[in-house]
Amino acid sequence: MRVVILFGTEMGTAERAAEAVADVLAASHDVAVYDMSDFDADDLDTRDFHILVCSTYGTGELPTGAEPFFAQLDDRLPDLSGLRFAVFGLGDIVYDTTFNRGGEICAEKFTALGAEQVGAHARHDASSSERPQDMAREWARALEIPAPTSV
Ligand SMILES: Cc1cc2nc3c(=O)[nH]c(=O)nc-3n(C[C@H](O)[C@H](O)[C@H](O)COP(=O)(O)O)c2cc1C
Repeated sequence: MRVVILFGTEMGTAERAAEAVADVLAASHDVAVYDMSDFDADDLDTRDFHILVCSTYGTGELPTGAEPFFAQLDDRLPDLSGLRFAVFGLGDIVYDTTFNRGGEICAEKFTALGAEQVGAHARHDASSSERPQDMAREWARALEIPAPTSV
């Protein structure tokens, strides 16, 4: 099954985490990594497994790089039934009530369009001593990519 990793970042941390996930999964899958700011919502293919790697900015908002992609989804409201996805979110616990909202917003928007979230929802904390790439690698190793659905 093709794995499409979409990252949303402001300062590049989510991109590094996305590359770490790709490194792990490339051993067993056909993997493609895209910046959400370069990805058109029309290119979502429900046959692919999607991994959304997204940080949080403002007061619990999506990073600037992710906004155009989600604005397209809000405008076009594609039917994502059958699309399965997993989320690796990034944030910082010092933001307390908005901790990791970016990844959660990604999950909420995809789910509202009919997609199904699978696996553990990861929430990296920039205040922790764990490097995002290391956590991302460990998370990817435990992720069970579903078998393709028959069409
Ligand atoms: C101005 C600013 C606002 C932020 N707001 C939040 C927030 O509301 N919630 C949160 O969990 N993290 C927040 N963060 C932390 C970032 O999401 C975190 O540092 C993340 O690792 C950055 O990833 P990136 O480099 O891919 O953008 C904020 C960081 C900055 C600099």
